[in-house]
Amino acid sequence: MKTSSRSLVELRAAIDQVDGKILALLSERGHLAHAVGELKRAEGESRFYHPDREAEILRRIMQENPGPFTDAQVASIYREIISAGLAQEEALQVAYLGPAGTFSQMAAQKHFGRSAAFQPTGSIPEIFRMVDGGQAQFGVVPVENSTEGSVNLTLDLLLDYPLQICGEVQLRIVHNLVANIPMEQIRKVYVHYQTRAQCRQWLATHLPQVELVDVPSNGVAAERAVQDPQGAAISTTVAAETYALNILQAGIEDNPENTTRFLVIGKILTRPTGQDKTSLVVAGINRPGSLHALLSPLADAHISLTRIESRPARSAVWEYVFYLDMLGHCQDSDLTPVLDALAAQSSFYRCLGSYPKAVF
Ligand SMILES: O=C(O)C(=O)C[C@]1(C(=O)O)C=C[C@@H](O)C=C1
Repeated sequence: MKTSSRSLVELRAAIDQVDGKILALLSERGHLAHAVGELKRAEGESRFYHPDREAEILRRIMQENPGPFTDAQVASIYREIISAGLAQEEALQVAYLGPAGTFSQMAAQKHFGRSAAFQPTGSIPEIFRMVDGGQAQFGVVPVENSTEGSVNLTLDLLLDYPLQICGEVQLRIVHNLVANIPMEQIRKVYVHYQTRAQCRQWLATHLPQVELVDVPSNGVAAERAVQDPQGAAISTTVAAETYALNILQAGIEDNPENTTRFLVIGKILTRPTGQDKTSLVVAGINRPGSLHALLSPLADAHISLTRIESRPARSAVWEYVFYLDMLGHCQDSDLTPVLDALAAQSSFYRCLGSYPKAVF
């Protein structure tokens, strides 16, 4: 559309008109989502939240996006529209690793939108306990980082609790040095161990003499920096804002592609969307070639294994369980027989869930 010949007054009048139309359409969409809710209620369905349907909507929006906004921008706008509509029907309780300002909170908001009811917790085990006990319907837990690898605690807890993985979130992790004092006055840096590992080189180069103090989360790091007149923290921009700290240096992670993958845990099953993942835990019979035997049904059926991770089995010394992530849904006709074959080869087999791949 040609805009350059129009005056500022004309352009603003046109924007006001478009806003009126957007508002009317938003209202229409809200009423339709409410009608879906009424229908579900009439049919006795207690659940309004359908992550599979949401993933399909977001993918279609991104595919049909005419610009000028990026796909991620339109997806995040739609994420909020869906979230606001859903909140009219059902207040989703979502537990994450708090306090406010952590990456877990950012991941939870990216997945559920800001209209869900978020509950900060003190630890990852507490998130599992809350979801298992019904105090939260869903939990968001970190599972792997592209620089540092697995979050072993999460892997172990996935085995300990009878919960389902019902979604995944990928979050670009940007770390910032934050403080209310200049760099030269910093004597202590409060930092979460995962963050510390992701900023190792930067810290060694720029703050080699400073004491690094371990804290349980990036949010607590910011909290502690506020209380210490010689302290700084490595934290998120949200935490810097929340605790009124200045960003002394942004983006201090050693790997500029640093990304963390989070899982959404709950008690629901999702239906196939055509772009899904399935997560399993398996153990082979303890003899030579058992891992090869376990994986060969996947290779034979050309199923893409996106991740394999081993952990001590904890039931016996020097025995291991394998965490496998693969493309596809357990109800997909090409994956079902493969999973059956894999289960038959295993001394232990559990499907942790099939869920839509992260959308944006
Ligand atoms: O389609 C549904 O089942 C709805 O409830 C509507 C809607 C939406 O706003 O599009 C809302 C919440 C669900 O999680 C998925 C979709």
